[in-house]
Amino acid sequence: MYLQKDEEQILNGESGDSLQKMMEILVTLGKIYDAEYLIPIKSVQIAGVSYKTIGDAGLEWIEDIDAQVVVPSILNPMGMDRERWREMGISEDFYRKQIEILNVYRRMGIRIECTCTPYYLEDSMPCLGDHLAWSESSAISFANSVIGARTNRESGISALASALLGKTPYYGYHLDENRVPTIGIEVPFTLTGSDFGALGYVIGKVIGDCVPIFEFAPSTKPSDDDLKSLGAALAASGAVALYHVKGRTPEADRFEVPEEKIVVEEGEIRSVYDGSSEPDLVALGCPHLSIDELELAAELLRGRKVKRELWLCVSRYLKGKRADLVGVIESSGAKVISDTCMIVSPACDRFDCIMTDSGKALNYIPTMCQAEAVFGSFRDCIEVVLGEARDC
Ligand SMILES: C[C@@](O)(CCOP(=O)(O)O)CC(=O)O
Ligand code: SF4
Repeated sequence: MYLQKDEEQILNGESGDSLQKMMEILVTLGKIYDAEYLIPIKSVQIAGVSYKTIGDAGLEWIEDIDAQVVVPSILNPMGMDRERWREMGISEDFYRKQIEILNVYRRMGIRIECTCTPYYLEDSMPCLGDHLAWSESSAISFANSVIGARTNRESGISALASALLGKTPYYGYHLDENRVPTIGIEVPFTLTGSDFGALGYVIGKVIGDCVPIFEFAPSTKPSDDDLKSLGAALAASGAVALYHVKGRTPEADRFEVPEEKIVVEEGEIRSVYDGSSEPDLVALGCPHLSIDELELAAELLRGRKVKRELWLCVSRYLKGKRADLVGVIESSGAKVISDTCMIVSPACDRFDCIMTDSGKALNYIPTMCQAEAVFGSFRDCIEVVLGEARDC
């Protein structure tokens, strides 16, 4: 792999042990994946923030790093809301460890907004063709597919190395040839709302890490939120980092639909909604909610009272920006939670059955929260907490 003179010097330890270690990580990755050289990146999103997922070993590893980030860098959700952790049932011990992790990242100059939807933050929205090093799988999928930016599926460690060096090895989804679709997915019936998460959940299991190109029925008109849900589920039940939608996503129309093709049947999508257990928690916002989703929740909850626990996960930034909507939602008894989510917080471990509108959460709840998961549309989820009958 070709390195510039200053990169060689960093690798030789002339800029200190921490940067040397980070350069070793990027060079090792570059060699494994046959990258010719490193390229500059515009921004970084770093996963591996929750004490629940990284533990003491992860904390010790980041604590040893003595360097500052050189490109805008932001964190993935941690294990608790930094203000409402007591109310969430988080222990003092967990709180202290989590704050230690946050402070280590803060000292490196990383923005300690903890969200998997950094693209909703006005100053963190990438552009078509931008090279990034992001590491939360739904954020990666949204950046690659809906925005047309370019990022590999970074680990928390490689993303941190990129944040401290401002570069990433030039391979994988940074290259044109790896962005070409490898399988066609035809969906000849109408999809709306949570159907996109259900589709991602079903198809991800079958296609692994392929690059699918979807052909939807003309009556199907996916919003950005629908595509966010589709990509999140595809990345969770499979390992899809990039997909295209004919006539909809920015790179799709450059490509032909490959000969290898799956035609989805409506029954496959409907069966995702089959669960009938009674949830003791309804959790929305995986990935974190958009303003449109917050608006819908406020409209459905205005003047009503919830009869079960309802959590809505959203970035602290959007929560602050739309305090009016948050006020309406919380007057119903629902909780608008920031910095964390139902998957990376240990607070969800006490529930037996969690209902969600997210294909991604449906995939992770059984293993990450040891709870049963049931799936419903956004509106159904809210109706369930308002005590209305569920049509299972
Ligand atoms: C499940 C996930 O969204 C969150 C947990 O990741 P972490 O704790 O940030 O490493 C990670 C992912 O899908 O990339
Ligand atoms: S809300 Fe979902 S997408 Fe976001 S970090 Fe949690 S599990 Fe990942």
